[in-house]
Amino acid sequence: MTKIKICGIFQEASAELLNQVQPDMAGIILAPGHRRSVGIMTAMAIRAKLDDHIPLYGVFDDQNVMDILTFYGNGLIQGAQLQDDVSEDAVTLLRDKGVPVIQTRRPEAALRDTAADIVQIDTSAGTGTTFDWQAVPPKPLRKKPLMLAGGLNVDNLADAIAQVQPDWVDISSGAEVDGVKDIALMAQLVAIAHAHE
Ligand SMILES: O=C(O)c1ccccc1N[C@@H]1O[C@H](COP(=O)(O)O)[C@@H](O)[C@H]1O
Repeated sequence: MTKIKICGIFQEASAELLNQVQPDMAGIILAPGHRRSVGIMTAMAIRAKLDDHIPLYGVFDDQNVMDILTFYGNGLIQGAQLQDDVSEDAVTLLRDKGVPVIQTRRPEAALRDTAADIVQIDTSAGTGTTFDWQAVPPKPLRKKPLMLAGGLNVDNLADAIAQVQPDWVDISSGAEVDGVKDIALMAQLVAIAHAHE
């Protein structure tokens, strides 16, 4: 089974849809200024609606470690997704405080050492764009679980999993119709991911 994260949840109603389709992880954009960014009140409402066993990860643009620790400590998020340029010190500090971390990397930097728990390979940042999956290092070379992201959708997800053999896939745009999370697409995406060995 390939695990699946559905990211960019920005409406309370979408949390109820996630409970119906049961992804392995959900994500909210706590970095400001993006189309799917959420404020604290919406984030709290999403966490309250989402099934307890589905971890909610916050996506951050910079290393506001104190904010991340506060959000983690009060149960708003169960992990942090950090961008490529975040310092290794920040990642290490968060890990030392017990915060699970996903570190986003471009494909060419996939093998760089990191204290993160999961390395996410993405060039899209929520824009729905794919990259050349052949640039992802083959499984035997990887030191950390790999999360594939960027332009994944119901038409290419099975091929992507077969080619890259990721531990996780992460999808935002491909789970939306007219910019809003869609139950039928999310159900298909979860079924495709979970069907793979
Ligand atoms: O989703 C966003 O709006 C976003 C904003 C800023 C940083 C990351 C963001 N999303 C991440 O990008 C991947 C891939 O997105 P897509 O499927 O290509 O739309 C998404 O899963 C998030 O982890």
